[in-house]
Amino acid sequence: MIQRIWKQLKTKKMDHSAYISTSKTQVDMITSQLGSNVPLIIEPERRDTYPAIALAATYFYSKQGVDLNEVIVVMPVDPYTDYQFFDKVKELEDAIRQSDADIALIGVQPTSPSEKYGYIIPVQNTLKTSEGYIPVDSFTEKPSKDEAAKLLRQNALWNCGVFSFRLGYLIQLLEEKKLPVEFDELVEKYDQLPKISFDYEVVEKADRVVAIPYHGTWRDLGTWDTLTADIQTKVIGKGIISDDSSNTHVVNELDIPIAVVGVPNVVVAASPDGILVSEKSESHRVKDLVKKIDQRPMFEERRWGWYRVLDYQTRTDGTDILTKRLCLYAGKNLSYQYHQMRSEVWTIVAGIGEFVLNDRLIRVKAGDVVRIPVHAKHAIKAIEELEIIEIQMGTRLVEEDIVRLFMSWDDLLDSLRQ
Ligand SMILES: O=P(O)(O)OC[C@H]1O[C@@H](O)[C@@H](O)[C@@H](O)[C@@H]1O
Repeated sequence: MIQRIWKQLKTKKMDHSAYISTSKTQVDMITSQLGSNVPLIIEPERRDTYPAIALAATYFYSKQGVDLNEVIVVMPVDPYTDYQFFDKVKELEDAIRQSDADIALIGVQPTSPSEKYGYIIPVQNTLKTSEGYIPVDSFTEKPSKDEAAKLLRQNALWNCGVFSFRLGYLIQLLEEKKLPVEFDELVEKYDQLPKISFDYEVVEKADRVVAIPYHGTWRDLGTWDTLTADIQTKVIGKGIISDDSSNTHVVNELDIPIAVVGVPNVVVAASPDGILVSEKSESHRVKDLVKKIDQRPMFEERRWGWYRVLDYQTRTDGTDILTKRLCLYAGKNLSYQYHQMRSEVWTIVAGIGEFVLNDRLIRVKAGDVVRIPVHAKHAIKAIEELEIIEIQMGTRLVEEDIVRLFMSWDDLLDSLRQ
């Protein structure tokens, strides 16, 4: 999804002024998908779109020195659109300047009275101006089918979460709320910001809002229902669906097969992090339901490759044991680091690498086993792609128990020479 959007921005020559705003936990995944040259604005933790956009605004203002009169456009990374959509995005700046509105957004021409989207309701009896925007009266979030049908008769548009505003508008709002407008200060106070969407906190309270109608392809791939509508094959990964399970999809990232018998209109999505079974039209409810689940990540894409947790157990004496499979791509390295609460044993199952333990460098290859005591400094670099089975033992086995000394292999080698 993110690769597709970035490619579209590049084709439309919009990437040179684009930044990706993301939480700390997704940085490695984005770097592995888009490379390390894409500029990121990193939230210290995941909250909601209002805090994230506010933080991005302070970044432009205090770190980049962007003029308060500049127009900023915000868009999510999960819509499925064609290139014309980006032409509309480019028109937002003119819409702000000509209308002098606080916010300009894109309104998608609905194709059905969907209950899944938010609606933008235009001021009645106003025609689109020659500049192409219409004044907005109000918003309605996820109406019932009947309400949605009524809204369509009022020429309502779907709100696709693409907003624009002058930088100064948001900075002034932050000042009015006595929030810091310096990026570093807002990072410090980030955990105090309300977990609220930009729509609720800013757009719906704005005095003057205009929308540019868009008539082309747009689908929100943010729910399983809409995502599977764009997947051609019914089964991805290992699985089988009986003939009478019509309109059912299986997306299976696990190594065991999934069989679905006599259950139409469902999506079964299985990954190392969990298994979802949902009636398709209800799949948007999963976001609220999983908020109650607190589990460590079981699979992560990292800047050096990926890992998957194979087993996690707590012994009766309180020791935790976690087994991971790691893959390091050729040329990549783990940071030079140590752990405070765990020891590790690595069995190299494939590839060749260079391994450093407490400042001593050795070559390692498939079949070798290395032991890393608590507090021992260690790192590894893949000369050829490496696969490692790692067993961690300790009192608290969390990803955060890492003290990183060097990220780059060259810096580590320099320190060994000194
Ligand atoms: O700090 P980076 O380079 O991301 O390395 C992180 C990795 O370090 C290793 O020593 C192990 O503890 C892995 O379980 C961990 O995922």
